[in-house]
Amino acid sequence: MNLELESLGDAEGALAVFDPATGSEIGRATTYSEDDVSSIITLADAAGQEWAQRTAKDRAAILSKWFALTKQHTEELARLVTAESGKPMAESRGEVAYGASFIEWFAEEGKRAYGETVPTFAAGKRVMTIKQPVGTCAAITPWNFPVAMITRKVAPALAAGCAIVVKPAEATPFSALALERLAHEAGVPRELFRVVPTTDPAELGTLFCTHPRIRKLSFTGSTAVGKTLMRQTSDNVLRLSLELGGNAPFIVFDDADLDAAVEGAMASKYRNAGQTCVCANRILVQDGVHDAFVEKLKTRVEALKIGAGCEEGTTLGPLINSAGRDKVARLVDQALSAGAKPVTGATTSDAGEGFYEATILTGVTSDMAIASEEIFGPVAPVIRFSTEDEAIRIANDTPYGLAAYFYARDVGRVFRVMEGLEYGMVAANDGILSTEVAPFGGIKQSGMGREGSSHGLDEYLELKYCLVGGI
Ligand SMILES: NC(=O)C1=CN([C@@H]2O[C@H](COP(=O)(O)OP(=O)(O)OC[C@H]3O[C@@H](n4cnc5c(N)ncnc54)[C@H](OP(=O)(O)O)[C@@H]3O)[C@@H](O)[C@H]2O)C=CC1
Ligand SMILES: O=C(O)CCCC(=O)O
Repeated sequence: MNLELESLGDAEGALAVFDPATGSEIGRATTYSEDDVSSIITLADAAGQEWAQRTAKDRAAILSKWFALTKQHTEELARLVTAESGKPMAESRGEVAYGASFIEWFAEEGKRAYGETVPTFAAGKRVMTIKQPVGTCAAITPWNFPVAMITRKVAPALAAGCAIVVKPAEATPFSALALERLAHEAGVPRELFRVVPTTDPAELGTLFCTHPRIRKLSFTGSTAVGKTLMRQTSDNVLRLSLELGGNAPFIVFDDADLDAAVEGAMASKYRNAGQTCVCANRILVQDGVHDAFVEKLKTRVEALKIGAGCEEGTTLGPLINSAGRDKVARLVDQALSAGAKPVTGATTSDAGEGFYEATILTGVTSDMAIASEEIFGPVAPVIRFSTEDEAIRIANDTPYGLAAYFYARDVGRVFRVMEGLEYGMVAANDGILSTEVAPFGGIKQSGMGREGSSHGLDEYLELKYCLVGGI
């Protein structure tokens, strides 16, 4: 199976794709017009009717083949991810494994879409529930996880018995096209799962929300676009999953294991150069350990090796593009003008156009833009606090509610803080919480719905109440 970029691309294609490390064009992808995609949705819907009739076991067998092929082609997929998203090869390989894990999980979970029998409310009547596929789905995915954000939506849709059409991010269509090719090779019917790159995301977004055959939309990306889609889906009352922006607090209490907290902060903050919605966005450190934590973090941050993702040993890649880098530079410069202090970094990097140095700022306060906007870059803004109540108040003082992290050893505190944080996901004494077995998702303006776990399958199923009377 050829997954080389040249075989996925199209020299005449309208969508130019760039290497974030150099800014140079790496290929072009074919794009699809509104009319093309409208026909693709109609064909997908027809294929979905047939797919839904198959047994869950048949569907699982095909998904398992897709999983095996994805694992088998890890290296080619990882090269594509690095080429178009810029992330270091080690992280790209990790992403392929993470992405594949959703295919494996949902291949198995699809077989367990159980209904219930309910003790009846009246003699002569029986009450049951069954779960059925929601119908034809559309998905819109971001560039920061060009493999995993596709499989996290497509695998449960297919496992549940649905067809799905995906619009990948403009920056990263090739990873998506490679996954589509592998799925078709595994036996997923061609019309059932299609990837449709475009240079006009608003046009396809509107089509997905209004096409009469689409029953569900799943979106991962910015809160602003999520809100637009939410408005647009209201006319057809679509089922909606939204995984939007975050403003994750990472709290280090006086009783924390400091080395473990530094380890967690590195993983949570600098993964994918800080470009994930669950990256620590604010580091809150209690008075008693503030200076020691910052010193230890500085040592680790200064050991990061900045460079192109394809270079051996790189641990910090470029930002997705110069707009991403400029946003980070603006937030840091504003914070410095408002009184924050640079501990390390705080400047663009001479590694190339899209690079920003790994940065730590101290003296950050909640009123600074860097503490309220999603940074999406390798910058750790440190906010100092005194009491547990103050930490929880600062942490919750945001319209977002995706992920939160804290380090503490007092067991009472662990429970108090875990329960007090208004977030969809909270990790105590760990800096990474992403896994296919747990429900990933947010509350407040971070979105709705869950991905991964059995809850992720339910997003693609309707629960039907069945009453049988006259018994
Ligand atoms: N929750 C998350 O995982 C993510 C959060 N973000 C946040 O959003 C910020 C901006 O990143 P950005 O890539 O611009 O995020 P967007 O929300 O713009 O992009 C996510 C996806 O939505 C598509 N899209 C853009 N506009 C529309 C529209 N009007 N209707 C339908 N789909 C649309 C994009 O297409 P196209 O690529 O063609 O523009 C892409 O496929 C980041 O700095 C970060 O703060 C970004 C990415 C992921
Ligand atoms: O929304 C994102 O930023 C991608 C998900 C990251 C993850 O699954 O850990």
